[in-house]
Amino acid sequence: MSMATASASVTSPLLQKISLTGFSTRTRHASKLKLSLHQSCTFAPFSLISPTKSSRLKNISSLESRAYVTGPPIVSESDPRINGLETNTVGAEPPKLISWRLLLSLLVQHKLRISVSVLALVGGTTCTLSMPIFSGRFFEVLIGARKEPLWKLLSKVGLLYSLEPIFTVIFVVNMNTLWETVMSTLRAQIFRRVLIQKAEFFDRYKVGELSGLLTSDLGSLKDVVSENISRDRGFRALSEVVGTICILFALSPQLAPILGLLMLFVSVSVAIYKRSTVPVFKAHGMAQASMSDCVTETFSAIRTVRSFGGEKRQMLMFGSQVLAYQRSGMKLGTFKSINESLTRVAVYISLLALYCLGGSKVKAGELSVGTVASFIGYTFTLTFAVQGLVNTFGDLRGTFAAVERINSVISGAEIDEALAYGLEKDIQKKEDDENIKLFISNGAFGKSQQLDSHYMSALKSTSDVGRLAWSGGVALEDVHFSYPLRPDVEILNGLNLTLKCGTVTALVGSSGSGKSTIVQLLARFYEPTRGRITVSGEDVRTFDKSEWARVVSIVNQEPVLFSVSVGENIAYGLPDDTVSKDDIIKAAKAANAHEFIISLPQGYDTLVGERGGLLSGGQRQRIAIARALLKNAPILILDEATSALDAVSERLVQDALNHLMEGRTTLVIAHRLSTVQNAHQIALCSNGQITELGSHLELLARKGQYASLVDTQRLAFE
Ligand SMILES: Nc1ncnc2c1ncn2[C@@H]1O[C@H](COP(=O)(O)OP(=O)(O)OP(=O)(O)O)[C@@H](O)[C@H]1O
Repeated sequence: MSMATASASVTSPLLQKISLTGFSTRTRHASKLKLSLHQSCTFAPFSLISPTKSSRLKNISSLESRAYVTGPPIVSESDPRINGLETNTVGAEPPKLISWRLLLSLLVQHKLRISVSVLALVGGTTCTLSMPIFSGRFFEVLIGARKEPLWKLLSKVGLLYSLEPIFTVIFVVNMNTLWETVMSTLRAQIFRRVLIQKAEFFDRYKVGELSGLLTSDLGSLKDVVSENISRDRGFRALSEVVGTICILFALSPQLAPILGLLMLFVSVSVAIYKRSTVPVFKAHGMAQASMSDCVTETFSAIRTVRSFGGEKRQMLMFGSQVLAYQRSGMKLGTFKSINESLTRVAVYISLLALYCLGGSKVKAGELSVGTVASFIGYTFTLTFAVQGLVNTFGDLRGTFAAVERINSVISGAEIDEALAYGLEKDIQKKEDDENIKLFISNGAFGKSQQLDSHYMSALKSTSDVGRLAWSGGVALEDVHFSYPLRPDVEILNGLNLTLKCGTVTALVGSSGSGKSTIVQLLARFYEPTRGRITVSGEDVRTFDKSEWARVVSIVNQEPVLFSVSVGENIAYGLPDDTVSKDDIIKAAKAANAHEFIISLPQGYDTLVGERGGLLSGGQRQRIAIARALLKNAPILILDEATSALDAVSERLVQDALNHLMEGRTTLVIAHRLSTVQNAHQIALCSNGQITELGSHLELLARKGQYASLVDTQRLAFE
């Protein structure tokens, strides 16, 4: 499709949507993009636009829409999602990912477990709180103040003692199972949500921060239940505090207000003091962490330490960490003993008050000995339960902070919709897979995570992209691009380049000229801020990113392998399919990798270590090429693929690459110009544009920038 035809057509709602969501937060481009919208509108006479479309355009322009792509309408009807999105999200805070509503809706999916847990909690607490009453009766029977046979009383006590642990097990098991299930769903959904973020999200946050969200922050939410289902914590503590106070009032309305209040006051004060010492415990944990960091750093960099004779320095550093740990440990010991004593002080004060008040009432004949004995039991129950409750509330503060962290990182971040929809579609195909079920959005996560079938239907059919990529070239048309984190620096500025179908294009240029950026755009890690990329003339944004990923293979200078076996790494070329061992071997042979793989201790089953660290650079490279061969994608990008290798490895890898390039539309980036001379065309990237294009000889004859680059390298070589 020519640009002229494209410009004259009505802006596609889908592409409007893509640009709308893709750039909704970047007001810096507003004026530029508004102009583009204006252009697309002027090209499309309003008489041609249906009322729905014209109102949509109005809405979009009121939103400072960034519609910049013109082309034939891909969807002929209006897209309710686009309209809905406009009216619902303008100026509104993004909905929180983890909210009370979400937790509640996840919990209500387990009504039966909740009911059983509540009944078991009530049963267990009733048993616990009945025990002091029976202790009182026991004393009364012993001193003859009660006419109940001892065996009868003891059998009731025996029954209580048997039931309480049973109720506890039922409560703990049910609550634990229920919360683990909720947490797994939550964890999986958050993982998925992070996975579908735009590339700039991963530029913005460190890997450690993101893994912290899924491990320690979610762990803190998990602990709300798992750490609070034991006796003396959370739910049990709350029910015991409430129950004890009620019983105290029922047993002795005169004593209860004074004693109850006193016990509460003392226990709460002690508990609050103990909470205030939490930082001392944390500091000790941190001192331990720094000590272990020092050990890790020293031993992981042992060769560097040796080569600089840095042993003494490391010892000094470790010594200071050890002493800091020792000091914090001693401080912690003091606080621990104070805390322990204070708990006893709380019990002693309550008991003393009980003996004074209760004793005088017993003497005056206003209270039975049994009741005072029961009160002793309740003193212990209340003291420990109140402390547990205060601890639970203290922990909740940390949990709220953790949830807030997750929400602040994820809720406002823009998901990559073209990726999200493709993924959702793939997931739905595998609904029956147990591992995938966790990731399937259910009602609890709201519409935002559900497949929008209307949007999906607006994308091209899945078979198209492969056919187009095998039969036509890839073109970058007037591409402008700035990285989202550096919006003011335009890296590409009106770049045009066509990769002809089945041929090799080499991209050269000085460092920082934008070569890798072009790769990132071709891979669709980022989208152009203006202009478009096409395959066989079709805008690539009309394909979801899972489909696009299937037609593009990238082999980098530092290919990343996963810490699984060699065979599994090669099979990753087709992650969705079951790959036969024969196919893996065939790919490895074609990539010159088979020989070294079979010489490894476990052949294809040998683990490659973290990021492939147990293999050499050249071996990693050949496995990556085998992976790409297996993938069999029509578009191939080689980003400095051989520049880190020695001569022998380079030859082996280059042979493998030649094999891989056959018949594919290939873009090669290489610093060493000697490696790209045979390319069908060489493009020189400079100042964000292609300034020279032609074969090696043509460019040499032109005596331009390419020719001087070649001269510089020749001189350097000589
Ligand atoms: N993720 C990013 N965010 C912001 N700026 C970036 C990012 N990646 C690259 N850049 C900037 O974009 C410019 C072009 O970088 P690019 O990596 O595309 O150059 P290059 O031609 O591949 O360089 P080299 O040959 O040294 O690899 C550089 O100025 C770089 O600092």
